[in-house]
Amino acid sequence: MQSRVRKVPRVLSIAGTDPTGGAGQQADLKTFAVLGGYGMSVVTAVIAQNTRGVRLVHSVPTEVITAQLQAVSDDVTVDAVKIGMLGSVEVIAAVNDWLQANRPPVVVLDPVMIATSGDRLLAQEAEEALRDLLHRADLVTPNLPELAVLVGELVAEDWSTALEQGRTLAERHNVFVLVKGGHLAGDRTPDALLAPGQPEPVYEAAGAKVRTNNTHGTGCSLSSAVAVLAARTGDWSVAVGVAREWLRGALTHADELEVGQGNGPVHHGHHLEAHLVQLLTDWANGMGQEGGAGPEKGADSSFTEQLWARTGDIRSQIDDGRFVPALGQGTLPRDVFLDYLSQDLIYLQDYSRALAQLAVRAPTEQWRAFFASGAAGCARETEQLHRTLVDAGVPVTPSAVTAEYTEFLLATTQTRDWAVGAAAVLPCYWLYAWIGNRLQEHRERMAAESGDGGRDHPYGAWVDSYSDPEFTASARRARDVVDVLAGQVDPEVREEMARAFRRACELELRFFEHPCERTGTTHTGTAEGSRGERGT
Ligand SMILES: Nc1ncnc2c1ncn2[C@@H]1O[C@H](COP(=O)(O)OP(=O)(O)OP(=O)(O)O)[C@@H](O)[C@H]1O
Ligand SMILES: Cc1ncc(COP(=O)(O)O)c(N)n1
Repeated sequence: MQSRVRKVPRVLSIAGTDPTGGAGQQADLKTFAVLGGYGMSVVTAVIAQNTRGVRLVHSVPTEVITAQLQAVSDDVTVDAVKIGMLGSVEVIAAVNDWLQANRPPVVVLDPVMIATSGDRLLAQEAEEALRDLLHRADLVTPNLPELAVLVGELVAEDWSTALEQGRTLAERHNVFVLVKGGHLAGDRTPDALLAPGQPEPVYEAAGAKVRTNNTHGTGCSLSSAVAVLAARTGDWSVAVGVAREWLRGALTHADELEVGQGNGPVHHGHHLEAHLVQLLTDWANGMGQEGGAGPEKGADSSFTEQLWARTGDIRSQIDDGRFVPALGQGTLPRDVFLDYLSQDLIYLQDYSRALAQLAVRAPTEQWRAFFASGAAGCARETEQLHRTLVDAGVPVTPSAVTAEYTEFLLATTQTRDWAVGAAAVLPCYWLYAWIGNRLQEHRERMAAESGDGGRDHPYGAWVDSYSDPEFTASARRARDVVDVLAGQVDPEVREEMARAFRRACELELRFFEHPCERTGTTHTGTAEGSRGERGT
């Protein structure tokens, strides 16, 4: 295998069809999708079949097959190809020609000859031509009858004979061979991956047979799984091991599908069930809807809820700190508040840049628009703040905390995985919405008690800004982005997202406390003009 790995490999299936969706193209495309690939397909034969058997085979003319292949490779870089049913000498020749000119880095050949139902899917006279195609493949995945045809021997009745035939095939054609023991009598299903030039299997496993009649398309699904996983990992043993595990789950859950009355299909998406349940639960709890539950509501099982739960200690310190409670009470000295605003001006300039970075690198148009509008909101806010601070004669030089926070945000949004950047900017939305809404509630309570309507609060404009429903909705959207991404990225990236979120929360705490710690800051002026937008 040439060493090109790709997170979402573009994988092509060249195969026949199954309108009941269990085998052929349909099984291949499902497998690519559920194992993280981008699936494409070139149809070699349209087959009227179901779980009970094959009724009719309509071979696609070779010029149409060649035109399909060309249409794909003229436009798309193919990272891996899985070849299934070819059917005839002419089709094999057409695919051979295409491979000669356009060979992708990963080529898996499932030498489909006879369906489980016993129907022929390869003309007998095409067997020789299929043997001649083997040298174009990296890996061939025959079942025992197919292996026997390819080496020209009787069908193996025991595992050691099967392995011997596999070795012969690997040496003769200089190709990896996945020997599959699914057709052996007994209660085990041994599989072995043989590499040319190596007498011992590079991977071998023999799990207990799953008790089910629903095994239609296992060969198609396994070879497709290995193709997509090999393109993703660059490692055949890993690809085969993971594909086998996944197929075991698909067989274990096959009976749940209740498709057809014969040998039914396997459950390709069985491993996504937990994620789907999560999505449905979140939605039912109002967490998947815009303008839905606020930060404190909803199930605690979504990713951002987990982040929130794990950073409760930081929010307690904000609550117990010198800045936010005094801001809410209106007792915060003005010079401290102005000092905070001067740092916020510097911070917002760079926060706007960080959001713009996310917009530039956004994977979807919607997210691009969201972060671009956030960046614009912050830029407007900095202009206004600037005027306020200049009028009040407040010096604007970054403190160590401000510099640390902005450097962290800029570096993260520029150089780390996009998802990590999105997690890093989230606390600035979410904590401010949380603080804004709580201070607003507090202010309303105080106003009701004193009967003055709360109009005299010196920092009322600040509280209004961050309790604004529009800003709360933006915070909600920023969370949704992070939750969607958390479901898509690798565990290591998810961990990095969690670390980035926590670090930003810690910096928010220090950012609030820092103006209270600075001594000798005796600015004068009013607290007016303190509205903040923070990316609305
Ligand atoms: N009942 C089962 N339990 C566990 N694994 C199975 C079972 N049946 C098949 N497999 C596995 O499925 C994969 C395909 O096996 P098999 O040898 O049946 O290939 P195949 O004949 O090409 O498949 P198909 O039935 O699609 O033609 C192998 O990894 C095999 O171990
Ligand atoms: C188009 C096509 N390709 C392959 C198979 C083999 O699958 P199975 O042996 O499980 O029927 C099939 N039935 N149809």
